[in-house]
Amino acid sequence: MAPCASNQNSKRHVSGEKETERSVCQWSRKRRSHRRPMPWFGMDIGGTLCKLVYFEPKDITRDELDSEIEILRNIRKYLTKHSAYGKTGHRDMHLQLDNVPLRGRRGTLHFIRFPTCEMGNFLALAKSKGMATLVTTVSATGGGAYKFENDFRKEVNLKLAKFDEFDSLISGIQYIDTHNPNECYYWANPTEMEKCSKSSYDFSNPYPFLLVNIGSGVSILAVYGPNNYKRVTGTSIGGGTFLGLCCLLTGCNTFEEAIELAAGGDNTNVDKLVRDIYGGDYERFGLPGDLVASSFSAVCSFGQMNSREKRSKVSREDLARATLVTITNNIGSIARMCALQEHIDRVVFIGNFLRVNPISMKMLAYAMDYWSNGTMKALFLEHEGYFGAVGCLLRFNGHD
Ligand SMILES: Nc1ncnc2c1ncn2[C@@H]1O[C@H](COP(=O)(O)OP(=O)(O)O)[C@@H](O)[C@H]1O
Ligand SMILES: CC(C)(COP(=O)(O)O)[C@@H](O)C(=O)NCCC(=O)O
Repeated sequence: MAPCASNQNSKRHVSGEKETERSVCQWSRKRRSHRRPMPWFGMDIGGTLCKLVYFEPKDITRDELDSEIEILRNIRKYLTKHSAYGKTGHRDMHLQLDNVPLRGRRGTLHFIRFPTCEMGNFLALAKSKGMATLVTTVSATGGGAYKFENDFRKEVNLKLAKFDEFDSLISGIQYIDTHNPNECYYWANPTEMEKCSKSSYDFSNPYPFLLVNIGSGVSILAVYGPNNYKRVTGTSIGGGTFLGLCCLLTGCNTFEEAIELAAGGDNTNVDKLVRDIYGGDYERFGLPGDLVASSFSAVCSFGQMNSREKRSKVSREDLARATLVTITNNIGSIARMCALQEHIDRVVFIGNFLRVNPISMKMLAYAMDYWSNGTMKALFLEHEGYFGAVGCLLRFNGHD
């Protein structure tokens, strides 16, 4: 965790720019499509993954189609016909949003991701598709919008219009939730694993909410209104930590593999539980016996004759599960304390750490519910890692 939230962090942020003070709806109304040439992209270049959102216009007139230059048509075809790009790019087809309005146009939003470390290959591919011959600007957010700005200009002749990642996250959430009725959900009956199931949540009155973005690291924002939020705190122990530790401990190579291993493992072979220390519950302070008392410590009780034997029985699956449980519990605990401090009872968890990861979502749902005696609710959003990219796509007015 950051040693101390800086003044900048703890000050409530109200954007000074006139344009960013307006709501997303006003944004879409005021912008005229002709002011910004196609193609329309929004990019969130994060510490681990680059998220690319592409708007495919579906209301193209005959005249427009006839005058559309070939490169533009080919880019559109290439992006929309494939679901894999090179070795590491993926289009999340299940997230595609059809018939959505954007800056006076109607079309489909496509959601594409690739590892940020592949940026060199991405730029080479973009160049090979003719992007360098289009004089255009791409909206970008995330740390990589700054880090890679020169590479974009040099390699593909693209200017980046840079937007703040948290401003973008919040407007992206607002827009997607408005246009996708099934965006927000929660896990019903989180304290009973057999009954725990995904249920739709009406998030049309969202404020205030706590936003926990679990990316490479974790940022926690208290959001009071469309343009009124503050960054409460953050922690460096996030999705990147899970993946890094899991790879080191189990020899796995991908996030998907790490999650699959964790699904087949048992963290109680690795962690020390309250009952391992108390012989049962620690009733006075409400700590149940099956609560993890100390992560990873069942295998390293120095002095205990059997610790070596215990270690030899631990599987890769157990290690992956214990890593997932440790990181998730830590994030849940910090999120809960922030929610208490801010007097907010709805906690929205987003970020690609939650991708294909129901174990962590259910744990977070359980933790919020159990430790708040049912007064706090954990919420989740289907487009978990893509809000920054959507938000910056919405914010670009075509003049930067
Ligand atoms: N295909 C993937 N490759 C790498 N990490 C992934 C993948 N899918 C999910 N993740 C998880 O998502 C995290 C990155 O989340 P993301 O929200 O994209 O953050 P960032 O903006 O920092 O890249 C990784 O640290 C990892 O835990
Ligand atoms: C620096 C970041 C905002 C970058 O975002 P990310 O690429 O991790 O999504 C994030 O990693 C973060 O908030 N880290 C925690 C820093 C801290 O408060 O300790």
